[in-house]
Amino acid sequence: MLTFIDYGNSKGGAKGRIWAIDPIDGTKGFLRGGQYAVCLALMVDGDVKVGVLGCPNLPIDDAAPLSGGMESGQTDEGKGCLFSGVLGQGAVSRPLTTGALAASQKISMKAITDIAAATFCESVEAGHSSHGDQAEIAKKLGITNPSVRMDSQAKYASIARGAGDIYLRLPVKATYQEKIWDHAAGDLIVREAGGAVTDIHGKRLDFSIGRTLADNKGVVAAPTGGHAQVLAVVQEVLKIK
Ligand SMILES: Nc1ncnc2c1ncn2[C@@H]1O[C@H](COP(=O)(O)O)[C@@H](OP(=O)(O)O)[C@H]1O
Ligand SMILES: [Mg+2]
Repeated sequence: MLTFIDYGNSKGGAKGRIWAIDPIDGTKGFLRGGQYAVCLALMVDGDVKVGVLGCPNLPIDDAAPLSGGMESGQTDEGKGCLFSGVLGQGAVSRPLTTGALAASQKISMKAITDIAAATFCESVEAGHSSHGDQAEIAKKLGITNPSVRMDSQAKYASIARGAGDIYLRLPVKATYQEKIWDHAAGDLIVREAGGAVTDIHGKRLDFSIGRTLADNKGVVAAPTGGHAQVLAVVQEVLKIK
């Protein structure tokens, strides 16, 4: 398996079929027994067509509320969830049960009726996403729910199934370029579940450039109906408009 993974030396780009894999995304979450994700995405000519996220430590139940400590939620049925999205065909979740493979069910983001009641997801690592900027954005939006911190693309999966509402990843270092394997599957699954995903400038994430999202900074993911409002406050706080 490790040898196979080492064959992964594609430079990415805008031509051909490219698989982006992150065998353990959220390495620190994996090590601390928190959230992590096994991520796979198929890109064709730079566009993500299929995305899969295995999240072994998320609750089986799509309706389970987001909270810290979810990773200890082993039930008799099992634990964890497999999420997938196919471009133009929606997104589904499938419980990782202890028994036979369970059926998949359609997932969708919660429509935002009152942004002040929304819940944010953000990285545990302050070095990956600016917690301070995010707190200021939440305050300006009138959000009082504490943000839920979790490692990995489990954040994309959680908002896609309506367990949380908004995922912000705000740049800490101007020079850091996000990696395609950290975002390709989650970006598609959220969009197929009724969300909008852009960077802090309002640009769609561009997976066609190479191994990194060289033309993007940060991530703003929210239900389509609330994305513009969130983005406007992100830009106000980051003083980029
Ligand atoms: N300075 C930085 N800013 C943003 N992301 C970073 C970063 N340094 C590392 N990362 C990426 O953040 C990913 C984890 O994201 P999160 O904080 O959402 O859990 C890491 O994936 P790996 O854990 O696969 O290495 C790594 O690729
Ligand atoms: Mg990763």
